[in-house]
Amino acid sequence: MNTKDLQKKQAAKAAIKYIQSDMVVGLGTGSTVAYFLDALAKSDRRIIGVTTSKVTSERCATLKIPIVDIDEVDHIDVTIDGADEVDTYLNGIKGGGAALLMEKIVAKNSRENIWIVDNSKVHDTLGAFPLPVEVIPYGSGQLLRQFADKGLFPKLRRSQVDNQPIITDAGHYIIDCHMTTINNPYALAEYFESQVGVVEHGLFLNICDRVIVGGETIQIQERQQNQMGIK
Ligand SMILES: O=C(CO)[C@H](O)[C@H](O)COP(=O)(O)O
Repeated sequence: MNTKDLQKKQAAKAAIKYIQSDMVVGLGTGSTVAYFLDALAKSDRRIIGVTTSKVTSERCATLKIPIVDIDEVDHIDVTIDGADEVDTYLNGIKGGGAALLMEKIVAKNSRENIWIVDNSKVHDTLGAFPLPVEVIPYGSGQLLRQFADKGLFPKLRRSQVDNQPIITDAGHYIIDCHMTTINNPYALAEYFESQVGVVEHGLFLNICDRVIVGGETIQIQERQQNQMGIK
């Protein structure tokens, strides 16, 4: 196992201590969450899961972790998810696995959000990871032009198998914006939120409460309420 995978697994295992039996637990998407699901299935915690993608639902079925639809619960106690990038303010980029829409819906309905990451995901400023933006297929070519005019270096995400656009679980496209640095994530989030045809963007701001970073020593960072992360 390489260092990144080892750290993902360490972070995933460390997250189990935040889970108690009978909790309603939001279950994110990605390889780190897959390690968390394995650890959860082996643990003595008996939870009810709310998933964020078909792939996570399928893994829960295999591992016999019970899940319900998000609309069947009146609250979610805690959500455990991965991230593509996280900054010192615990703002982050998500959507590398094309699940950002459901991940954000579940996160926004959770009392607490915990991210589990390997050390390579932690940066001072966001932007090293291309920012995913989920869009309606109709008119997506126009959005690509507008994003390019704004200097966001957009690229439609395509399948490596057949070069066709990736379709999300909700039937949308993903445009990845290759900016390298995002100086003001709040202004950028507002821009995307004002564009017709944009369903959701991968900037998760003021959402994460705690990040667990895998490593020889597990690091746990908690969000400071009064820091926004505008550079
Ligand atoms: O946002 C996500 C999926 O949409 C994932 O949480 C993110 O891509 C991290 O994935 P991994 O744990 O495989 O590195």
